[in-house]
Amino acid sequence: MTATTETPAVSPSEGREIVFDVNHITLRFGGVTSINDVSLRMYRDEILAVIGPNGAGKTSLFNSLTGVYTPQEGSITLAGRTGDAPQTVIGKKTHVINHMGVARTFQNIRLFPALTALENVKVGIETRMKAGPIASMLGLPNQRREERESTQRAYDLLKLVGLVNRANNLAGSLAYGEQRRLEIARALGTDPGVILLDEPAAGTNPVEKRDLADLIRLINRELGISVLLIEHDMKLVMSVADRLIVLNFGSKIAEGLPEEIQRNPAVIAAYLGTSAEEAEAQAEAQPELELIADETEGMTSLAESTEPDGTSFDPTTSTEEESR
Ligand SMILES: Nc1ncnc2c1ncn2[C@@H]1O[C@H](COP(=O)(O)OP(=O)(O)OP(=O)(O)O)[C@@H](O)[C@H]1O
Repeated sequence: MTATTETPAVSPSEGREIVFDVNHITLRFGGVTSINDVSLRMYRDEILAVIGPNGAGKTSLFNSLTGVYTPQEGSITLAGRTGDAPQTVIGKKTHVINHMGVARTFQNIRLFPALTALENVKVGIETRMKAGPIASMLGLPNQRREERESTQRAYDLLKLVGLVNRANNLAGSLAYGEQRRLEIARALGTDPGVILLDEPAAGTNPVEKRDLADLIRLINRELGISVLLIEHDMKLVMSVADRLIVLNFGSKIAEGLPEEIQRNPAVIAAYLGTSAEEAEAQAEAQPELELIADETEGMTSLAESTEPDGTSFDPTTSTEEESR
C-alpha cells in the first residue's frame, strides 16, 4: 500500500464545483515549515475534514485559506458561494475573504463575552448589512428595517444551534459547549458559502459532541453550506466527514474516504509516531488496528475497534489535554 496519496482514492471531482483550490502551498516561519507543498481541493457541499497530530499544520492551513497567513509559495483560489467565479485568496485580507463567503470559528473561542448571545450573532449578521453609519445614526427607515431583520435572523440562528433560550445571556456566562455553538451561529450570520470549524468539539462533553455532529450535518445538508473541519475527535470526524485530508509535519500524507483513512498505514504511523513500515508491521500483527474514537475521552485513539471480548487496544491512551 502506498504511504502517500497525491490523488484522491475516489474521484469526487466529476462535474463538481470547486470551493477551495489549493496548489502547492508552502508556509514558513523562519526555520519552521508549517505547510510543505500542500495541494488539495474542496468541493461544493461536502464536509471535508483535515486531521493530523498536534503541530501537523492544520490551523496554519486554515489561516492560509482565510488570509491570516500568506504562504510564500503556491496559489489558492476560492469560489465562496454557489456560482461565484474563482478568485485568488493569497494577498487578500481576512475581512475581504469573509465577504467572499468564508466564515470560520477558532480553536480558542473568540466571542464578545460582555455582549449577549443575541448581540454576538448580530455582529456577524451586520457585517453583511447595507445601511451605512449615517442611516444608523439617524434611524432612517432602511436602517430600522435592517435592524428588525437582523434581530429576527439572529433569533433564527440561535434556534438553529439550540441557544434561543440563552439569547439574552452574556456570552461569557455561557457553558463552554454553548459558547462553541454560539461561535458557529455568529459565523453563520455572515451568510457564508463555506464554514471553517477549527476544533469545534474541543472541551465539550459526549452529549455536546453528539449535538455538534448533528449541527454540522444540518449546516451542510439543510443550509447547503460546505464545511471544512479540523477536529481531533476521531469519532466525530469519521461520523460526519465525506472525505478526509491528513497532514503530518506540514505535508499531506493521505486523502480519501473515512474508511480508507482509518486503515491507512501512513496515517496510523503518524498518530503512533512511528515509521509507516513499523505501522504496517503492526497492522499485519493486528489487522483490526484503525483510527477510532476513545468513547470516554473523546480523543483520537488507535485501537482495535471490534475485539471479540469487547476490549480494545489503545497504544496512545492520550487524552486531548495531555497531547497539547
Ligand atoms: N505564527 C507562527 N509562528 C511560528 N511558528 C508557527 C506559527 N504558526 C504555526 N507555527 C508552527 O507551525 C507548525 C504547525 O502549527 P499548527 O498550529 O498549524 O498545527 P496544528 O496541526 O493546527 O496543531 P494543533 O493540532 O496542535 O492545533 C508548528 O510547528 C507551529 O509551531
